[in-house]
Amino acid sequence: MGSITSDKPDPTEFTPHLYPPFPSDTQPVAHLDTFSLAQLKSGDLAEQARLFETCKTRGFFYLDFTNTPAASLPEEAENIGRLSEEVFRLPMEEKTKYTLTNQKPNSILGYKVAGWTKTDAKGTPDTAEFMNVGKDDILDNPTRTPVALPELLLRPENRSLLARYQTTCQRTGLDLMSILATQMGLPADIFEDKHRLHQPSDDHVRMTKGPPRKNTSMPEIQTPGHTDFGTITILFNWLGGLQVWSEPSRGNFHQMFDGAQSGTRAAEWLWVKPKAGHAIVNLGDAAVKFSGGILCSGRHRVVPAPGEQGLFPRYSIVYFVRPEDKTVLKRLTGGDVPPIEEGKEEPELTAQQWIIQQSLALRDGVAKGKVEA
Ligand SMILES: O=C(O)CCC(=O)C(=O)O
Ligand SMILES: [Fe+2]
Repeated sequence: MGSITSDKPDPTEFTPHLYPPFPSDTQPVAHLDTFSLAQLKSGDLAEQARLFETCKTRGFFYLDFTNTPAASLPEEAENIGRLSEEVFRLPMEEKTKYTLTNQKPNSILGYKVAGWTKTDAKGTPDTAEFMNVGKDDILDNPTRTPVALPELLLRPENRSLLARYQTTCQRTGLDLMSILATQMGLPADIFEDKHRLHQPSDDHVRMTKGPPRKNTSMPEIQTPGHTDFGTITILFNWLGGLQVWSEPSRGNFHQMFDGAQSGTRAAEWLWVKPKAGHAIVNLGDAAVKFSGGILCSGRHRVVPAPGEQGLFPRYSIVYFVRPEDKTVLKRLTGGDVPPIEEGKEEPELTAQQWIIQQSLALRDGVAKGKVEA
């Protein structure tokens, strides 16, 4: 039904104010630390050290943006959530005009139909739809290879919402990386020239939608287990369904399957409870590589939300801060970053090559990628 003042359909699915709470009997739940961006940026050394500890041991945390230039991000994420409902409601013929692989060779930008990704060796398809909206297209960066976007996203009010959101998330991600750089004894600005806003990169806002739970026993996999490919990710979700692997990853990038063991017998999937007004922030593979494994990335996956929450379709809005396409992904020199062992060599892959390799491996459910960490 249209409203009187706008031709937008009323939202019917993305309704965070109507969701039941995360069920209190759902176990096991991950304990994630919470940080205030304002406190971190005020130069509170104890908080900065606590952030570093979290990023060395788990690589996932909640972030509060109150009293910072990013204070409106939670509200803007909801606005993008509403917009994503409209995007996913477009007819399939329209959405598939923007299919990722049709856009530019091996691109992960554009529309991903549910089922494109294989979640296990048997080829079980994933159930989530994505619309990956590249920063370079929204910000009209001159050096990009253009990727077409639905007209809906190019309307001035939507485009400026996305541009504001992308710019703020990218800046916030780099502010956090600057704190981590200092903690590692590196110059505070060491990540800046590898992540320039107006240089081509695979940074994007991902709109995701997964269907309600169909059965209570076996979870349908919305997004299979993975580590994010880039530097740092800022995620908003409103329903449970995100799970983190209890053991963080420090370079074991070729374990792609759900439930794949990374060493310890007791490792398991832990539910991540959404926290109102907070983002969930996690480090990705590039942060692990730049830091020579000091920082870790959390392996995670998405299944339908638990309990009553599982009756709702699940939306999330993700921003991936990624290195510029041409950046070579290898450990930095200096500070506490351990030098490469004598006689060993690190592969000289650019961020662009790495992301293509990893996303194709994830699509195909390839348990052992060809890339060594
Ligand atoms: O939807 C979520 O909560 C997480 C999504 C995610 O991990 C991803 O898109 O990389
Ligand atoms: Fe992810």
